[in-house]
Amino acid sequence: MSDKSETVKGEDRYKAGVMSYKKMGYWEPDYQPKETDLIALFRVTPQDGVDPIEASAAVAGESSTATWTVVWTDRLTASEKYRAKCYRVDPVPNAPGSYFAYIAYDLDLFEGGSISNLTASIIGNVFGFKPLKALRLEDMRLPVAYVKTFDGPPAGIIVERERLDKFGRPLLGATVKPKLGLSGRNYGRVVYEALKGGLDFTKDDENINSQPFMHWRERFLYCMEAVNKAQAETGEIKGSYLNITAGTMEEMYKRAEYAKELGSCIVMIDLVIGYVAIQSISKWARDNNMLLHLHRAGHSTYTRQKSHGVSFRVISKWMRLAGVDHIHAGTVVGKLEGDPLTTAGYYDILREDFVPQNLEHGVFFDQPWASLGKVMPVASGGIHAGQMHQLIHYLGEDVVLQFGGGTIGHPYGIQAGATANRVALEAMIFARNEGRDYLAEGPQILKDAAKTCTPLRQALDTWGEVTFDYTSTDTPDFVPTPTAS
Ligand SMILES: O=C(COP(=O)(O)O)[C@H](O)[C@H](O)COP(=O)(O)O
Ligand SMILES: [Mg+2]
Repeated sequence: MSDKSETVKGEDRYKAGVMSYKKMGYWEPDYQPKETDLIALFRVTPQDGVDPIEASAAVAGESSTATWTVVWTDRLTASEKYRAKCYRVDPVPNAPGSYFAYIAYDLDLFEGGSISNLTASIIGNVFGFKPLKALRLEDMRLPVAYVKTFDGPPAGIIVERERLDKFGRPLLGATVKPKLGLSGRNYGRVVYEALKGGLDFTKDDENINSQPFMHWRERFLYCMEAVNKAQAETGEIKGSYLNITAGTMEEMYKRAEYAKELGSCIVMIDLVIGYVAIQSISKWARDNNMLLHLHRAGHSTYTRQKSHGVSFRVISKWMRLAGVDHIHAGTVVGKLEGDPLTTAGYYDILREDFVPQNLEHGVFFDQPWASLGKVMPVASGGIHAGQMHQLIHYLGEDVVLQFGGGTIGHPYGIQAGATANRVALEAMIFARNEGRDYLAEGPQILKDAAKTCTPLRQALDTWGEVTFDYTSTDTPDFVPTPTAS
């Protein structure tokens, strides 16, 4: 696309009145981003007739220093430095009318250690801008200097495994069902059965907080009784993510303190509590040696559609900075959105120390994490034991596999459901470690294991054929080029 700067220089730049964003200096095709710059990649869909470069320059302008008209007060600042610079605009493959705009921001535009400050600029106003039909934040390159202003996960994958004393296999969890309505005592029974049967964790659902049928203290007490009993009986460390999401920070701290007092190793929050609350609780978790689980409740309202919103790969980066130990990141095979390649990109962002550019996974930039802790992705939503080979193939080893319905809906009870999942997992890891092609042989490996494990046979009989085969919405734009035969 056009590669000429149109920036007006000298006195004319500051004449009062409206001037295009390009002319104001927000389009600088010769600009070489500095190592310390933050780079955002937007998918820009301009209104019909709007020049894509002007639209992209407008995004750069309105997400940094500009307003709709020239203001003379720019001259009181180092405005050339503070202006974000759009330096590249490419048409999106196979999407006429949409463009990838690369925008560089100087590090000084952002307060260290604050996702709120970052997002107030980058996604503050621009998504409602009239000349655009739609806008999506696809990816972001965070400079090391910026990454170093955050503490990251309170524990991280390595420390979590050490605390739990569990290595060499994915962790197993279950979301208690039904989501709403159980009394504290019945809730505790579900937790006990699931942990005793072989799971490592149970989990409060996103919408379970403190309702008339079960106040939070009741839930915490019965859950911890169940955790302690299951630990004593199995000799393993167990946990139950106690959801401390509440109406105010004060109340969340109160619930977190009580979880700690009862000896819980983990607490949980929902993404909908907001960035400030997440960062505050992360700090509390770090100070109190508590693991922090994040349910991404609400994210699909803005992450799923390709034309508008914020990609979950960006949310993953923000949450690694903000500091959570677990984050829901998709299952590929389950009931909720999760393209295999796109999901692989999220998992890399959460788990690797250096994430190279990988367009086929939707990852646009190299991202060094400078030894920031790693976040354990959580695969949850419509998964069952019959998919174990696929889950390990797509998601790897550092992941929590969470079967809610796929534990609690077992025809012979919750403990049987948990045992089926644990045996399926161990059989598959054993096959993998023996060097077998466990993806191809997966169904047979499960059938063989089921010969000596009735709960697994019952699980496979019940759900073995259940699949969720739908077209993905959020897919990468760059598909692998077929190799010539
Ligand atoms: O309750 C569940 C899953 O229950 P079940 O295991 O019974 O389907 C979780 O809220 C979803 O997994 C969230 O989705 P995501 O993990 O994609 O954010
Ligand atoms: Mg749920």
